[in-house]
Amino acid sequence: MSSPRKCLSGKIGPSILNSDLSNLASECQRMLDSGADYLHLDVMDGHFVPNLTFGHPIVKCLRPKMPNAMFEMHMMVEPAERWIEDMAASGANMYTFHYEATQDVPGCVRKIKEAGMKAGISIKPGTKVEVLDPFIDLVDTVLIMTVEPGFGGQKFMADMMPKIEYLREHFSNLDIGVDGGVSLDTIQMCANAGANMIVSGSALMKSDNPREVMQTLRNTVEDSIQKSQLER
Ligand SMILES: O=C(CO)[C@H](O)[C@H](O)COP(=O)(O)O
Repeated sequence: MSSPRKCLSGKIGPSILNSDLSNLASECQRMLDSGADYLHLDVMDGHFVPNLTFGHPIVKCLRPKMPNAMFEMHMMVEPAERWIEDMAASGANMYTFHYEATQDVPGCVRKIKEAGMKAGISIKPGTKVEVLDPFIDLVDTVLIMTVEPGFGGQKFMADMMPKIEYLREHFSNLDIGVDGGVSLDTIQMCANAGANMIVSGSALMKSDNPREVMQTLRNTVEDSIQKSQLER
C-alpha cells in the first residue's frame, strides 16, 4: 500500500486531439471555460505512434494566452526524455511519458522533476500494469490507455479496467488517469474501476454542451470515490 498523499478528487482533462486544431487556442479556452480542470495535450512524434501532432513551440504560444491553465503533456514520443527541458521552458506543468519509450524510468522522472514539472507515466494496452509497481512512489500520476495511442475517436477498451482496479487496490491515494474513448457511455466503468483523472476527447469536443458532459463525468467519478471511501 502506498502512503497517504492526498485526498482523491475527480478531475477532467479534455484531450484536444480531435478539436479544430486550426483554432487550438480558442478550443483550449472553450474547454477551460466549460470547467476543465486541466488540458491534456497530445504530442505525437510519428515514431512511437503512427501519427504527428505538435511540439513545444505550440505550447509556448498557448501559454501566455492561458497563464493559469494546467497543461498535461501526453508525450507519445521515443525516447521519452527527448523533450523534457523544451516542454518545461515552454510552460508545460506535467510531462506524462510512456513506460515503453524509455530504458530508464527513474532517470526520466528525475529529469522531469529537475525541470520543475510533475511526472506522469503511461502504459499502452499491451503492457502489463505490474511493470509500474517499482515506480509508483516516484510519479505523480499513472495514465492507463484504453485505446492504442495515436488517434482520437477510437473504441474504448473495457478489458483495460482490471489494470485500473489493480492500481486502485494497491495504491489507494494514487491519481489514476484513463485515456481513450472515455464518454458518457464508458465513464461509469472507469469510475467503478477507480480512475479519478478523466481524459476525454471526442465526447467533449463534439458535444454542444461540453460543460454538462464534463459535469456528468466529474460527478460520476466523485460519487464513486465517495462510495469507496464509505466502504473502507
Ligand atoms: O492519447 C490519445 C490518443 O492517443 C487521446 O488522448 C485519446 O484518444 C482521447 O481522445 P478520445 O476521447 O476521442 O479517444
